[in-house]
Amino acid sequence: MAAAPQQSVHPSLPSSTSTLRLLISSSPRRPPPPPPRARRYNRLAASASAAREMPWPHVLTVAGSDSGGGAGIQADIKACAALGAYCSSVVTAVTAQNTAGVQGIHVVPEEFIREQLNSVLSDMSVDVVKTGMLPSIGVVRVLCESLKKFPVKALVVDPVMVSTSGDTLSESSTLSVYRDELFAMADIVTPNVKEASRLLGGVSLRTVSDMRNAAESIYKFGPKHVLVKGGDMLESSDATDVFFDGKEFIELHAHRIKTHNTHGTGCTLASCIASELAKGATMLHAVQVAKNFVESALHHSKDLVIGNGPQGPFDHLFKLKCPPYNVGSQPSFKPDQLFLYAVTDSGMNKKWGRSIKEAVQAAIEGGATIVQLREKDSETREFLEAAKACMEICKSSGVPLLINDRVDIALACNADGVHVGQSDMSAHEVRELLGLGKIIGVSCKTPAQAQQAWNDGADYIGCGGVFPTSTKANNPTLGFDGLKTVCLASKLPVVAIGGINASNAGSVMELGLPNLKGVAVVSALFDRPSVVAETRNMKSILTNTSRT
Ligand SMILES: Nc1ncnc2c1ncn2[C@@H]1O[C@H](COP(=O)(O)OP(=O)(O)O)[C@@H](O)[C@H]1O
Ligand SMILES: Cc1ncc(COP(=O)(O)O)c(N)n1
Ligand SMILES: [Mg+2]
Repeated sequence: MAAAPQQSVHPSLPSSTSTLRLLISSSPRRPPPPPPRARRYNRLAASASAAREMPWPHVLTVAGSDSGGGAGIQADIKACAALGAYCSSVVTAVTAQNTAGVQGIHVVPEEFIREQLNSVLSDMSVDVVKTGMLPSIGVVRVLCESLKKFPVKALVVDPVMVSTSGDTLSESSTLSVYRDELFAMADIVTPNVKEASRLLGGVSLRTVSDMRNAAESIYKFGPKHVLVKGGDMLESSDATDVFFDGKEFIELHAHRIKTHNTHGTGCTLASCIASELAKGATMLHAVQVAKNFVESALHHSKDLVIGNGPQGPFDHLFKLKCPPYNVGSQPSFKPDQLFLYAVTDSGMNKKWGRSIKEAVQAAIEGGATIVQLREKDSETREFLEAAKACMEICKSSGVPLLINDRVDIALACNADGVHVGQSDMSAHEVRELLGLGKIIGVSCKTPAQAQQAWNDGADYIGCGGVFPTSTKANNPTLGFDGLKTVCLASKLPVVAIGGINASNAGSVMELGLPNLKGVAVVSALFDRPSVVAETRNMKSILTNTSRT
C-alpha cells in the first residue's frame, strides 16, 4: 500500500517537527568552520609526516533514512564505502520501513535540510552530490539553491518516487520541479520504469524499446545522461537498463538474479555511479561499474534472510566475505576474446619437449586471444606451479587464462576462469566458487545444453567436435549442421572446437553463424614443431576470413 508523506508518524508522539526544533534550539550552536584552506594548512603544519595529501573521493547523499537499513541513506553509505568513496549525508526524511514496505514517513523541515547542506558543502570538499528521496517541492528547491551556491563536479539524480515495494516516497507535485529545475542541473538521472512513466505523464513502459523512448523524452528535460532502469520488469530474463547520452542508446544487461533481496538496488546503483564519478571515471564507465556491482551484490546475497516481508536488503560489503582473489574483480569477459582460443595438451608438450609455460608463451607470441590449460594427466602441485607461471605471462600480455575443469587450480593461481565439460561441475556450481568476476565456459553439443549453460550463468560455450579429432576418442562429430543448430539456439557467444586446423578454420568462420566468435585449436597449434609459427598462421587465416 502506498504511504503518503506525512509530518508525524504516530499520533501519540509529539509533533516531530517541534521535537526537531527543540533539538536544534537546545544544542549550542558551534561557530561556523574556518575556511577549508586555512584549516588544511594548519593540519599539515601540525604533522610533519603528512607531506602528501591523499585524495578521498567524496559523495554527498541527499536522501531519506530507511529504518530497515536496506535502502536510502543507509544503502548509499554502504555502497560508497564498498567502492572506496567517502559518503556524507543530508537526511531529507526519516522513514519507518522494513522488508514489508514503508509504514510511515516523517519529513525533515526544509530549513534544517538547508542547514545540513550548508554544513557539509561549505567545509568538506564534496566531489559529487547524489540525490535520493526528496519528499516535497520545497526540499527540491532548497537543494537546487544550495547547489548553485556550492557547485560540485557532478550531480546524480535518482528520482525516487516509488520504492521497490511500491510505496510512494515523494509527493506527486514534486514531478514538475524535478523536471523543470533539478534535471537541468543533473549529469545523470536514473529513473526506474515506474518513475520514468510518472515523469512522462503515465506512459506505459513494457519493452526495451519503450525504455529507449522514455530515456529520449527525459533527456529533453535537460540532464546530460539518462539511465532508465529495468529492474522491475520482472517478466524479462535479463535485468536490462537503457543508457542515453543524447546521441547513442546503450543497453546494459545483467543476469537477473533470482532473489527477493532487491530492496535498495536503485539507491545503490546511483551511489555507485556517484562514487565512480568522484574517482574521475567517465559516465558510461561509472554506470557499468555500478551495474556490475549491483549484479554481484545481489548474486552474493540472494539466499540471505532478514525479516519476513517480500523485499529483503542485500549485502553491500559482500567482498569482505569473498576470498582475497575476488576483491576488486569485475566481470571482464569480452566475447571477441574467443577469436583464437589456444588449448594446451600435456601429451603434445611432452612429445615436443616443451614446458606448459613455453607452449603458452609461444601461443601468445603468435597471437592467441585466450588460452586454456587442459592438463588431464599432470600432478596437482606441478600443474599449479605451471599455471602460476602462465598467469604471469598472460597477465602481462592481457590474454585471459582459463583452466580446464580444475576449479581448485583456477582458484589457487587466480586464473581468469574455468572451462567445464558436461560431466564436470556445472557452470552454476563453478560460479558459486569463483564469483562473478571470472569467465566460465561450457562444452555443449546440443541446444538444450547451450540453454542450460546460459541458465547456469556461463559466459560462453565451446561447441564441437566440429571435425573428427585425436584429442577426444569416441567424441561424436557435429559437423557444420550441428554447429549451426547450436549457434542459432545459443544465447551465449560460441567458440567452435574439434579438429580445427589451418585448412578448415576459414571454412568454419565463413559460415557466418550467429554468436560464433572464433575457433579453439589444440593439435594444429601444439602438435607441431613451432607453436609461434602455427598460431601466427592461424591468426592470419582467421583475420582474413573475418575481413571478407
Ligand atoms: N534481480 C535483479 N538482478 C540483477 N539486477 C537487478 C535485479 N533487480 C534490479 N537490478 C538492477 O538494479 C538496478 C536498480 O534498478 P531498479 O531495481 O529498476 O531500480 P529501483 O530500485 O530504483 O526500482 C538496475 O541496474 C537493475 O537492472
Ligand atoms: C528512504 C528510502 N529511499 C529510497 C528508497 C527506494 O528504494 P529502492 O532502491 O528499493 O527503490 C526507499 N525504499 N527508502
Ligand atoms: Mg528496484
